[in-house]
Amino acid sequence: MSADARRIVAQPLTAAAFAPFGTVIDAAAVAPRPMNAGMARRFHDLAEIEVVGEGARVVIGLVEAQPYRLPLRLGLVERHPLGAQAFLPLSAAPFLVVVCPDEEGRPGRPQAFVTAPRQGICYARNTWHGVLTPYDQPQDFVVVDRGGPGVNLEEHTFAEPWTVHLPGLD
Ligand SMILES: NC(=O)N[C@@H](O)C(=O)O
Ligand code: NI
Repeated sequence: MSADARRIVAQPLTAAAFAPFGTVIDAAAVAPRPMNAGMARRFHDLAEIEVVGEGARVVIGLVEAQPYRLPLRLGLVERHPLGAQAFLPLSAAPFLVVVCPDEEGRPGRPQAFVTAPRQGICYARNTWHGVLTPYDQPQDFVVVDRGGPGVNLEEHTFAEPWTVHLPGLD
């Protein structure tokens, strides 16, 4: 396959386009609910974290991620068979999200998205995805995923890498 055929151009992240792979976490998608006597408002139930297996727990962590150079060389994707995984950015910078359909246990052609400011994502359980990919600047995230016993990571290394580009940039 030619280099051009292995070129993926990221598209703006939308709930509909991401639906086969998980959920877009976006406060703009719901009407906020007042709470604490009106002193706060809650954007409720933005995503669910499915976890499976004996002793499975939902855990919250913090990530300090370094930026990747673009175009991204995508040589590996991974998935988590025992649980969903959500990343919520703690800054307004967009980040790159790469997912692949599953084709008989192997990842198919990657699809790439660029988040809108403060949008997060929740990969559905067992969804092929690239690792967390900020660009331009370091970015901190909240991560919510599965804790507990069992192997919750499957990796796939592509025989040939893909290159992931931002729209309009080479
Ligand atoms: N390993 C880890 O916590 N992060 C990856 O799963 C990822 O999707 O970035
Ligand atoms: Ni992951």
